[in-house]
Amino acid sequence: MSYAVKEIFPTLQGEGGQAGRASVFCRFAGCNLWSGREEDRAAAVCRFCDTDFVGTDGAGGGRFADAAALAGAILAAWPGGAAHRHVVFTGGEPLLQLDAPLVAAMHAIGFAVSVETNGTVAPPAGVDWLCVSPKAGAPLRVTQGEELKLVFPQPGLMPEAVEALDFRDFYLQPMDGPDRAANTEAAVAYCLAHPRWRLSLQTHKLIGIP
Ligand SMILES: C[S@@+](CC[C@H](N)C(=O)[O-])C[C@H]1O[C@@H](n2cnc3c(N)ncnc32)[C@H](O)[C@@H]1O
Ligand SMILES: Nc1nc2[nH]cc(C(=O)O)c2c(=O)[nH]1
Ligand code: SF4
Ligand SMILES: [Mg+2]
Repeated sequence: MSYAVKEIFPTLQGEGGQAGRASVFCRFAGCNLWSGREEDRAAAVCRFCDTDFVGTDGAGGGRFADAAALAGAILAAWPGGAAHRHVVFTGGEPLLQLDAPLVAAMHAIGFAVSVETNGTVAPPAGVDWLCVSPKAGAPLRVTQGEELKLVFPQPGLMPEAVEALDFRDFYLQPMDGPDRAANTEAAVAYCLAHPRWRLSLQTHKLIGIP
């Protein structure tokens, strides 16, 4: 199948348990929980999104005819050599497009494959690191993976509701926006009182990298 990609860029993973890891980010266009248009935000299921995932006009973005074409573009963006290759598929919602042939194409050229998903769509086989970030009001269909990363606080989705799911680690990520400082303080307090949960900061924003 073909793929619609907003942008492809090298950076360090900023969030969660793999923070600091050199990565190529492949940001797919489109999401099932928000159109991405500001005029639709207030009525969307997911209303706090910090990302522009509309269209294919970003750096390195475009339409890719097949898995080999997209894998080649991701390889071209990898700044290092043959070792430690790592791609993060995100979006928008990457599981609307990521399929087993693309995962296999990445493995064939030596990339470990990580995914950032809202958990509403089942992943293809072969993903090496699955980060699920559930959203209040959206059906959670993916209940296992490497990490669960809950944006906090989310009215209608308390950590208690997801902490028994089958993940290796559980993270609270303060909701960015006008209340980021207060949300960070609340997340710190929650982690101290509930040590199953760890704090995930969006470190790329703190240091000004993509
Ligand atoms: C832009 S989303 C794309 C992947 C997928 N659609 C998802 O929601 O997981 C990437 C990550 O950013 C998180 N995120 C989005 N908006 C945020 C915000 N305002 N503050 C903190 N994290 C946010 C998401 O929860 C997710 O973990
Ligand atoms: N550096 C960096 N780390 C990230 N981790 C998850 C991101 C995302 O938007 O999915 C992201 C991002 O946009 N940049
Ligand atoms: S599900 Fe992810 S990409 Fe979609 S609107 Fe929410 S945070 Fe943004
Ligand atoms: Mg981001």
